[in-house]
Amino acid sequence: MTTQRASNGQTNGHNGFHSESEPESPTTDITDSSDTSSDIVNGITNGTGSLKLNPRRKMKRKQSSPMMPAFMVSAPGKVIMFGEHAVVHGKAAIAASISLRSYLLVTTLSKSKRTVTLRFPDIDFSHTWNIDDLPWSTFHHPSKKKYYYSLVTELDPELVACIQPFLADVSPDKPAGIRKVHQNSAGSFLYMFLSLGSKSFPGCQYTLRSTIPIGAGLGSSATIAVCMAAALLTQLRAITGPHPDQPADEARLQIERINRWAYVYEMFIHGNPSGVDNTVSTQGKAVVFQRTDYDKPPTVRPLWDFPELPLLLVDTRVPKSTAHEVAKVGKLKQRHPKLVASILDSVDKVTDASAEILTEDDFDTSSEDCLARVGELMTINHGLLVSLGVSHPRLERVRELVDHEGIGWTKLTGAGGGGCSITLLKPGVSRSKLDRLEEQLDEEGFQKFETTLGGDGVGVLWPAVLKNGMDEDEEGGMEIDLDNFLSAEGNEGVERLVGVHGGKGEREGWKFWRVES
Ligand SMILES: Nc1ncnc2c1ncn2[C@@H]1O[C@H](COP(=O)(O)OP(=O)(O)O)[C@@H](O)[C@H]1O
Ligand SMILES: C[C@@](O)(CCOP(=O)(O)O)CC(=O)O
Repeated sequence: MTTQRASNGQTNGHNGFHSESEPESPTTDITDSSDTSSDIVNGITNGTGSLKLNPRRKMKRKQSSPMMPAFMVSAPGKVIMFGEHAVVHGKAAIAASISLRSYLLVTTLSKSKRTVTLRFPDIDFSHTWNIDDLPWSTFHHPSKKKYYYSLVTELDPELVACIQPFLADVSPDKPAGIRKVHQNSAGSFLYMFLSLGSKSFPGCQYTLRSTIPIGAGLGSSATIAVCMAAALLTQLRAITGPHPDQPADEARLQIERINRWAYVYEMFIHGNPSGVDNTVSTQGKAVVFQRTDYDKPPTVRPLWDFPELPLLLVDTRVPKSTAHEVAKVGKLKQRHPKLVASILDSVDKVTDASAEILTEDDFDTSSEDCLARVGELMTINHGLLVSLGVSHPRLERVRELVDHEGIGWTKLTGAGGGGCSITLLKPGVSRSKLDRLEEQLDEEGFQKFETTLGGDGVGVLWPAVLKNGMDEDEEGGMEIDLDNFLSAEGNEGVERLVGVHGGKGEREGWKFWRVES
């Protein structure tokens, strides 16, 4: 496995992230994961089973830290405006965050409970492991050990193999396809938990709910990856969380750490992700993303002033697999290397041209000419994706309906093969035309999503208490506990209970890293 450290303190021209100068080994005790220390807790050696009290150890014993309060993290989904698939092959892509988000509640158990639980009710998955039984010594062997600042660019097959026994009793009664998804979720979590955590990690539960349609091209898996990475790094105190007057460099460093580990989680789910999804989900807003060398960090150019484009987001409700679509393009490239390379080059040119237009100082979202120039590029990008074989008849049907009404420009977004399309709406389209289109989409079983682009990236609610401008605020706000989080009804219930916007502007409580400058 390759571990790279960025060169000292240099800023990496394009990406807006600070190349970090990291310690050779962690300087804080939080990631000191040598299992020996935890084997001698309270002067009891665990090797012989005999109880020996060692007075020196006893005197040096650290004060036990107070239990962490429950806290939450949240990360946004994304749309890829230009460059999906090409981005896996080293070309640039433009992606923007959307207002649909995932929410993760982290609750710490009492000290005697040595278990870790994943609870993903959206996919009907829950599993608990004994922390002490997990293969810590393999993950923490000096030849394998990774730290919170490591850049991990591939999964270690030996480490992947050593967690397999811990996936064997995951969802044994579910149908094979569902079981596979559950095992994948469990595996990606365990890989990150074992890489970052230690045997002395506190028992805890991770409960996730999301308002993002699953597997629809809106980056749902990346939001989970980002939430998990942010939660674990917060528990380890490897990041402090956003705070007022935080220097932008510090915020960038923390965001970078989250993004690096989210990528590891994504690798487990997808095999060969470009990293664009987790990057835009971590950082928010919009980015031009490119990864030319998989052993190095990508270049990420933030587009802070990404225009508020009038977009219609339509879910075909055809499930797809990102891994499958990516593999399909890979195979096509193998069979027709020159031809596919030239299609990917064309996608790259389209992405370049659109980045130029979208960042023009006088780009005006109410100008038909501005929108048409972007829209035409979307149409071209879609055509190129069709030629790569990743569209689907239902995606083509959305395009047909939109084209028939003549109200905008449509392309698939994400991996394709189903999932979602985006339509850039022409300015001044009549309400009646829009209504007709929406009725037709509804009649044919498509789902329309209202979303805004370019919102905040990963955020933290610490502790899990929100102020809503309601009566309970006088007593310090409303505490989000496991029961009310689990019983919130549907997307609306989740948004109302814990949403970063709560329907009435930003709520008091959620904090976001501010990396702009
Ligand atoms: N709400 C959720 N709860 C639990 N796991 C989820 C959820 N949403 C997505 N996932 C995980 O992400 C996978 C879908 O990822 P992917 O195919 O990349 O779709 P997308 O295009 O939405 O990112 C699911 O199979 C599951 O492992
Ligand atoms: C096809 C691809 O470019 C985007 C996939 O997006 P999604 O998983 O469909 O949300 C793959 C990638 O960038 O890793």
